[in-house]
Amino acid sequence: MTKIRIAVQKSGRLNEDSLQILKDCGISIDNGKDQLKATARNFPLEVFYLRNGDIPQYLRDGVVDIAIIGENVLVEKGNDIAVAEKLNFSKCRVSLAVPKGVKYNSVKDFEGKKVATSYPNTVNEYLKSKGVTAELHIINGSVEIAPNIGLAYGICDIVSSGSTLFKNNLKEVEVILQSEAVLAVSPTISEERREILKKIQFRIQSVLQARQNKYILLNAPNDKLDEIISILPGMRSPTVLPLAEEGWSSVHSVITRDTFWEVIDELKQAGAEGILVCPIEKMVL
Ligand SMILES: Nc1ncnc2c1ncn2[C@@H]1O[C@H](COP(=O)(O)OP(=O)(O)OP(=O)(O)O)[C@@H](O)[C@H]1O
Ligand SMILES: O=P(O)(O)OC[C@H]1O[C@H](OP(=O)(O)OP(=O)(O)O)[C@H](O)[C@@H]1O
Ligand SMILES: [Mg+2]
Repeated sequence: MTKIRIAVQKSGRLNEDSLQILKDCGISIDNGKDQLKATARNFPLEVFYLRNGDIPQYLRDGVVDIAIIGENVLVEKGNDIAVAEKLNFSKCRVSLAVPKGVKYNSVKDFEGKKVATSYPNTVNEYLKSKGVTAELHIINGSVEIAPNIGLAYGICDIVSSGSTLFKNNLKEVEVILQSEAVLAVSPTISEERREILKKIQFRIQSVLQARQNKYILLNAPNDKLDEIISILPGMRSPTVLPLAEEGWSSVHSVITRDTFWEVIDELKQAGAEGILVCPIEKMVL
């Protein structure tokens, strides 16, 4: 039977969430330690554990059909590779930063200066688009230390919470791009494997929808129902069922994870009681 081949980061920031999303899609993978390749037990899929930075080339060469990879790595090394889904984890940005003490006016300040980075193509493209020429000092890690040891004027690296910049006495001055984990597709994927990809995409979409929403149940006096329903949009509209007690109803709906505390406050104000909020496992729209 034909299997789709997926690349997942071997170890690092993407590994755990990548395997979790496959698991939430109902795909079981036997995960032996130090195993570089694994086969799913219940889905036509093989997993290859690779370095994030090597994945664009494997996709291009058709060694793997799909991959879970940081979008920033595709910008750097895989502009020719298509993204099938954004996965809503490992969110970060790629930014330029300079020492806190530097008086910074604009990106023109980088003209003729040295920039330390692991993302040379990204920096070059960005500076070129701004008409700035800088010298790049390419290093693979601990980029934030470069200005402090006199290696560079500024840096370009990944920023998330900003704490690495802070600890190294740097300030973020330009955001070049926003990134998150994505499902990327090889330009050479076969039609047969594209059909398997469609199934994975359908499952991923159901999992991501479910993660962003909560199921809410509450009791409401019937004379408050209109107001309560207006607070709860639901997938189509809320479900309303009579309670055994006369004059009361049970209302069921779906609310987004980001807003549910505000929605609960409004519901309580409007007279809702016995509010339950439950996770949703899968959500098919
Ligand atoms: N601090 C962070 N917060 C959120 N996401 C991040 C952060 N740092 C990196 N990422 C994202 O996770 C991806 C993997 O980062 P990680 O540091 O684990 O590996 P790497 O060194 O880029 O790759 P490799 O697997 O080739 O060693 C990055 O490409 C980026 O998309
Ligand atoms: O803004 P923050 O939340 O501090 O995150 C940013 C830091 O995270 C990443 O490093 P990582 O920890 O992945 O180390 P690495 O250089 O070994 O990949 C990145 O290269 C930054 O240094
Ligand atoms: Mg890193």
